[in-house]
Amino acid sequence: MARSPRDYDESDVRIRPNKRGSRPRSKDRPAHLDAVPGMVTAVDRGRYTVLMGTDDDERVVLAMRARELGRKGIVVGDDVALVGDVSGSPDALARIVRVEPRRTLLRRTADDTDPVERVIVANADQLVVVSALANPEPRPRLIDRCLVAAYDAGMSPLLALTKADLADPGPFLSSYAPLEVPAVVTATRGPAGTDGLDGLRDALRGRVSVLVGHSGVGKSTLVNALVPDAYRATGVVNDVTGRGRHTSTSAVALRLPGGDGWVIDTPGIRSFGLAHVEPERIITHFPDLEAGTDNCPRGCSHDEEECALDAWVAEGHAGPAGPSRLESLRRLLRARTPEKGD
Ligand SMILES: Nc1nc2c(ncn2[C@@H]2O[C@H](COP(=O)(O)OP(=O)(O)OP(=O)(O)O)[C@@H](O)[C@H]2O)c(=O)[nH]1
Ligand SMILES: [Zn+2]
Repeated sequence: MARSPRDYDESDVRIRPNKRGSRPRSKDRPAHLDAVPGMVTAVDRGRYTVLMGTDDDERVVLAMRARELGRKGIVVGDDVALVGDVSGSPDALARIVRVEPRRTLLRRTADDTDPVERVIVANADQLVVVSALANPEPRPRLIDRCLVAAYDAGMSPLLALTKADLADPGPFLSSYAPLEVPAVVTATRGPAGTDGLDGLRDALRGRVSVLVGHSGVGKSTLVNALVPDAYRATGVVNDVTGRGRHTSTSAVALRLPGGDGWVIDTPGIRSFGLAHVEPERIITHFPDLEAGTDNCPRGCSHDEEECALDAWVAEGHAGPAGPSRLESLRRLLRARTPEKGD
């Protein structure tokens, strides 16, 4: 029978030896001191899937949050400390008593004025912006927003351009070249030897990478190619076609074969709200445009007549994507100052 959270209290805490060999907890010793470490790989309705242990000892443990955590959010990628039944047996439920300090935090908001932040993932170091070259067409505004989110989160961006069998990646690549964002091109339906997956694997090696993209760009296809038994391993349901699908509305962390890095799959997005990014900082997240602000008047909002960016972009300094990038920048600035309207 499944146990309810109520079944657990301080007296139920059983301590497993960890690598350093933990001592049994005495009555006055707080639970968090004897807790063992793990990483959150999935979140579903208040239940957290946590990977614990190393090598032979590795196991997946289901956990709930401990009351003492209060309202603190726990997201995929979080390093946590657990107490309770960390055996990983089917009916076991451990408790997360601590969330370790995060190295990075990828956030978005529903729209640009929404004060409610959705934390997508913690501790990832690379944001892979997945965009199809065709069907659906690339959405530069969304891509630009994802890039801003990556820079703001302190993550390095990577463009993954899919469906190269349907459209020549050349024009897109050259228009984005001034940004100096690394890009990989894939074609999982192309002729043999042209799928580009090795390039993607190289770019993912040894890193924790979050994949984001609009629905239909081929993200699941990539994840399934990179981690063939991913969804089986995480207990996520495969449909009859064998195509991995997770029905949850949150992210899932999957280890790359060989243990050399992680990919974190996220549900398809339609927008990427940036209400959490300070308007003054937005320009610093457009590295291809920032140099053009040297001649701006003091305190320029970069969305006013005197702004030097228009002339600079018109002179071609930001390359072929310059006008579109400037438009992205201005849209973002306007969205963050709603009184100006858009
Ligand atoms: N021609 C072509 N089709 C592809 C390629 N990659 C994926 N597709 C197809 O594009 C469609 C969408 O692919 P998915 O992998 O489900 O896309 P997704 O981004 O995960 O979409 P959501 O699950 O809605 O977020 C499917 O029909 C795939 O077979 C590709 O490289 N070339
Ligand atoms: Zn300006």
